[in-house]
Amino acid sequence: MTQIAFIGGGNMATSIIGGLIRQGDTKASLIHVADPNAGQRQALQKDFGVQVHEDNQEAIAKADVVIMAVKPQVMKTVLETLQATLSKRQPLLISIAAGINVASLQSWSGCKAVVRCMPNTPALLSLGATGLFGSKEVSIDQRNMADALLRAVGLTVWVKTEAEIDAVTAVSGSGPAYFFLLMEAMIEAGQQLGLSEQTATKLTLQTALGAGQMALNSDVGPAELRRRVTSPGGTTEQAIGRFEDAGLRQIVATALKAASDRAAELSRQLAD
Ligand SMILES: NC(=O)C1=CN([C@@H]2O[C@H](COP(=O)(O)OP(=O)(O)OC[C@H]3O[C@@H](n4cnc5c(N)ncnc54)[C@H](OP(=O)(O)O)[C@@H]3O)[C@@H](O)[C@H]2O)C=CC1
Ligand SMILES: O=C(O)[C@@H]1CCC=N1
Repeated sequence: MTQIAFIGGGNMATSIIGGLIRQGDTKASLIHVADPNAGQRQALQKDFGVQVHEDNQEAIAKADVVIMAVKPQVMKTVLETLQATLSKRQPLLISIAAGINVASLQSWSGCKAVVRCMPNTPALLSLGATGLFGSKEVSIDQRNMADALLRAVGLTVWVKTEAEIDAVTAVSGSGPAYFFLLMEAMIEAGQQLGLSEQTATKLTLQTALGAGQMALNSDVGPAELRRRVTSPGGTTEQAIGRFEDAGLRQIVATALKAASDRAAELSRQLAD
């Protein structure tokens, strides 16, 4: 039975743990989570029945897989305190941190088999999207193990170069926030047009769900689906025209480039 340790039990770890438990293949008793925050530990234990620890060493004691889910800025310190145990036991180390490269993870932890991945928060509903990249020491079995873990919470995509993980971070890691921002803006605009907040919210969220499902299930791409909504001389054409006039595509490109650059900058700043 594979024992899994999470170091850091915050937002993203909670999403993945929630997805794993919901999916049902991973027993809660095999999941150990370490977090310094007592309230966070209590919530994880109550919601998912996982084993919780204040001490990171305790959490990794028997782990076959260690998932590092702390903020990038504390990763080095946390791994260095665990280095003696990790380098001796050589579990598969999976990091979900933005902008921490495989070489740093290997050097700080002493682990050779390292998977750097970038999930996103819809993992909580098993609707996540994760990009993964592994060190050359990752065995086929370990790769399959990492893939199965993240696949339990959604789609997995392995990328060929580590640099692509920064692009994955910009597209899908941070991506849910962009859609939430658009939802916020549509709800506000709907209210300005006279809808109640409740009605604007219900209509916006259901439309987001419907559009996402249609795009996923359709045999044509988003551009064609958009054209099918856009009647010549109609209402959508007016709205799309304003988006294009305001340079929405360029805004999106600039925003994603800034996210990707920040991931690369974190790698440089936080590397040895
Ligand atoms: N949020 C997201 O959408 C995504 C986040 N990520 C990555 O996931 C990682 C975690 O992000 P997120 O979950 O949002 O952040 P959170 O702050 O919610 O979670 C981090 C957790 O780690 C805890 N922690 C701090 N120090 C230690 C320590 N020494 N040992 C063990 N745990 C510790 C924190 O406790 P305390 O709060 O008390 O400090 C907190 O509960 C980041 O590296 C981020 O780049 C990746 C993809 C998406
Ligand atoms: O904003 C961040 O840095 C993290 C990584 C991707 C999503 N959240």
